[in-house]
Amino acid sequence: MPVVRTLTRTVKRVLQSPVCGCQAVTSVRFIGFSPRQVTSDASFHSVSFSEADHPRVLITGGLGQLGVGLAKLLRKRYGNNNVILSDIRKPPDHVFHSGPFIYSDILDYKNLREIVVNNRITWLIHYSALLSAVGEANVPLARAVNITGLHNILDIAAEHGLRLFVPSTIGAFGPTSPRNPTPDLCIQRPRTIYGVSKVHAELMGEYYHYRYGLDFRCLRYPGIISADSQPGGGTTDYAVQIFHDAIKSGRFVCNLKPDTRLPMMYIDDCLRATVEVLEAPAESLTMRTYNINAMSFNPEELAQEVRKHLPELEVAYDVDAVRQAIGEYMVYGNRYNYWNLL
Ligand SMILES: NC(=O)c1ccc[n+]([C@@H]2O[C@H](COP(=O)([O-])OP(=O)(O)OC[C@H]3O[C@@H](n4cnc5c(N)ncnc54)[C@H](O)[C@@H]3O)[C@@H](O)[C@H]2O)c1
Ligand SMILES: C[C@@H](O)[C@H](N)C(=O)O
Repeated sequence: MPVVRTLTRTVKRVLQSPVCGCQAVTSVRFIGFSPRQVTSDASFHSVSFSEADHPRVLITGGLGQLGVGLAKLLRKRYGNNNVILSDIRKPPDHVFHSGPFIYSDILDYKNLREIVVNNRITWLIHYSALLSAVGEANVPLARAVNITGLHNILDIAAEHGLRLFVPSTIGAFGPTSPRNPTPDLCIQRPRTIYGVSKVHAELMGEYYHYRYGLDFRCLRYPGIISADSQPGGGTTDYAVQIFHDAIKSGRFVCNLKPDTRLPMMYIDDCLRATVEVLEAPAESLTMRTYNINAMSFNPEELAQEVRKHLPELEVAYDVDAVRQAIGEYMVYGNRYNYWNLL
């Protein structure tokens, strides 16, 4: 899977986005993307869809960090009206006016079924979830959304013959997962409700594939770094917040220890990998769930990189015990996996 793997390049890409708008950054033409490191706006290889055979896509939990960007990318490929964003929150104006948006609570099976039937949905991208830190803060809700909600999604997808993409996470590994490198198929004993629910999703999707022929596809995302969308309560959120705080106040308080090394990926690469897996011919998939990788770094290294552009940045550490504990598990599972695999 082609991905950008250097921290340096990622920091430049975030700081050059219109939202961050940092002036101190090298001009884009000096960055030197390789031909395979395209942005999310580019039209990359694989299947091309005519007006007649394009998929009809529903994205659940679409107002989170990843959904709006994915919708934008898919709408360019399949047409604006063929990609419906959904969530239980009220969309901001720019999202509401950019394409179809619909209310959908994944805990409401009948509502979900109605949306799928009325809109002739063929592909379902299931982004609704409570992430690792907010999940630990509300285990009953995380269990409901991440497990009961997933059951609704699986049943709807199987019943209506949908292609189903559900992302998993580095949080689906645990302290006993093998490393150096961590294979796609290995011991997974996470100790968070988020991780447990994602292992459950991986296994249920695989089971539905073999039992009912469900076209289930899954990637284990690392922590995702974006400029124009906010993360929703994960352990890797600091790696987004640091950019905003660096630009706004020049001061950042990190809730992880300076040496907490975690696997990360820039959002464009994550979304492109997602589309490539979604569009891959069924016969090319040898498994239902794959790891994807880009780079690993710790807060201290990220701060040093940001300081190359914003030298005045001050970083303090006020460690959050829950996030630190979750981060340690993600580290154990993945410390060596995400380096130099490309
Ligand atoms: N962002 C990352 O770093 C990352 C990394 C690994 C995996 N993932 C996975 O990717 C997916 C998307 O991540 P994200 O960062 O956009 O998440 P997010 O937390 O930013 O957004 C999740 C969305 O789910 C919605 N939601 C909550 N309860 C719902 C319900 N009952 N019905 C419908 N929607 C509901 C929320 O309103 C929210 O908009 C998630 O499944 C997440 O586990 C994300
Ligand atoms: C890693 C990923 O699943 C999410 N960003 C989290 O930290 O919970």
